[in-house]
Amino acid sequence: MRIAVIGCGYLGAVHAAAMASLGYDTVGVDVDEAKVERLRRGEPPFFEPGLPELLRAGVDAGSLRFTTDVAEVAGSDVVFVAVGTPQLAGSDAADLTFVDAAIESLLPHLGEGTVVAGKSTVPVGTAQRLADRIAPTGARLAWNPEFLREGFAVQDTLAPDRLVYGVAEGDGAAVAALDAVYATILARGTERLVMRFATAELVKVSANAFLATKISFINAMAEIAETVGADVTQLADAIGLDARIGRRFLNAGLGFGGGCLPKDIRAFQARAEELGHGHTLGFLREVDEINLRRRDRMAQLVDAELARVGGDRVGMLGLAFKPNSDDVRDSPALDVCRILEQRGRVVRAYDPEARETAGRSMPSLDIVGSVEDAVRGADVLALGTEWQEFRELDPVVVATQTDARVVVDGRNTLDAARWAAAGFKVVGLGRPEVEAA
Ligand SMILES: NC(=O)c1ccc[n+]([C@@H]2O[C@H](COP(=O)([O-])OP(=O)(O)OC[C@H]3O[C@@H](n4cnc5c(N)ncnc54)[C@H](O)[C@@H]3O)[C@@H](O)[C@H]2O)c1
Ligand SMILES: O=c1ccn([C@@H]2O[C@H](COP(=O)(O)OP(=O)(O)O[C@H]3O[C@H](CO)[C@@H](O)[C@H](O)[C@H]3O)[C@@H](O)[C@H]2O)c(=O)[nH]1
Repeated sequence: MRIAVIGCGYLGAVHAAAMASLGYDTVGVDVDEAKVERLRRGEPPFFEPGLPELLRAGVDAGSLRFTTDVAEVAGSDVVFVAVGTPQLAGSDAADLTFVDAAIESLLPHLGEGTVVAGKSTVPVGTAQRLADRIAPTGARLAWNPEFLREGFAVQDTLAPDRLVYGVAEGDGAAVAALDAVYATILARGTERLVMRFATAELVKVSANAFLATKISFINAMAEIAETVGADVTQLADAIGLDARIGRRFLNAGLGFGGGCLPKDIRAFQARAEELGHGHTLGFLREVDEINLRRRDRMAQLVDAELARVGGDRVGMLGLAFKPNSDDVRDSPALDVCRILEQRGRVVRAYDPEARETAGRSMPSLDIVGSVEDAVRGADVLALGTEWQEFRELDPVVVATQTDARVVVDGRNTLDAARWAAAGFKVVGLGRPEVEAA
């Protein structure tokens, strides 16, 4: 089977490498020449655990190629579309320019029997419009939304919770083509659900809306906990033991960021408004606002500690929107740095993988190469991303590297008792402060 993947970013590069690992002759197409050049050498253009090995294996075996020439998709059995759908500038809606351009560029190379499978996250109604656009070529469209998490992208692609196929009514050929692509994964018992285009599009955005709502729910509890002196972490542990609620995605702190949840809930709300359902999804505005307020709250807590100790230098640990990723799109940690800089504070930051991406996004930020360099000279320490490296820090050692005696833990992830025993005051989000022992 021949597979093409259009768009080789965080989603598409992993998908292409995964397809090659399943034994298919795979070509990845991207308009970004520099990205394609790196991928051709078997080098991932971003940090993702497990991807370097998968890419190298495919490239070395000759089953995985990358190109900027879309004509190379000709003859593919299935063409996956994985281009970006970012937030439109000046609006909450999704920018479909890249999806539309990708489909237009494909048209001359599609033929009878080819299945174009959309993976990008799109507003409901997009798939039908694109199906109508490609119909004259004889190709058929399926919508096959992707649920991978960055940091677990390889594992989630090869062993997903479920596969969702949106197809035109009665399009058995599209279902058969996707079943053939995913045969190895389906053989392991993975659930596969076939539905209309509109349902498949809604499954994707509603899943992200639900996850975002769960996080903002617990962060709303954190706001209340801060006022009454309760501990949101204990609260999450207690309600999470109810299997109907579940403990996952109840970690209070700086909230959600990244290239998906923030822009997806905004685009969903914008689409609902177009459909006359603005009120129905009005709560997503609250979800967004609660989420963004956490960034201000963290900056406020850092500021208050700086004022208390009479300093202005912050040692920031973590810049990526989550651990095991170098992605800083809509990163809460990076936003906290921006707010602190706007307030005239001096931030020196370290992240194990996001140095380059954060440097491009915020050139003014002083980004250093180690924890030791970030904490040296700091008056207050702050944690923005819960990397394992930070969780494993020995506070007794950190105490010898810095004059700071307070840490603001934006992810409620440090062992507060240990840090307090080493002489640090620990300030969390939604938890009572723990004074230094
Ligand atoms: N990142 C994730 O974890 C993830 C997970 C599930 C779904 N998604 C969705 O997948 C889509 C892609 O997300 P991403 O994070 O990979 O974005 P990204 O920005 O990392 O990658 C998009 C890629 O598409 C390329 N591109 C743009 N126009 C093109 C064209 N006409 N032809 C070929 N290539 C083109 C860009 O150069 C870029 O490399 C989005 O809709 C996103 O919401 C992302
Ligand atoms: O309890 C939690 C869990 C997560 N987060 C934050 O939420 C954000 C998103 O985390 P996560 O969902 O793990 O990462 P993504 O890689 O953005 O994945 C989401 O977005 C993808 C793109 O649509 C989907 O495919 C995934 O299923 C969906 O989980 C990150 O900033 C996390 O720090 C919290 O604040 N608290």
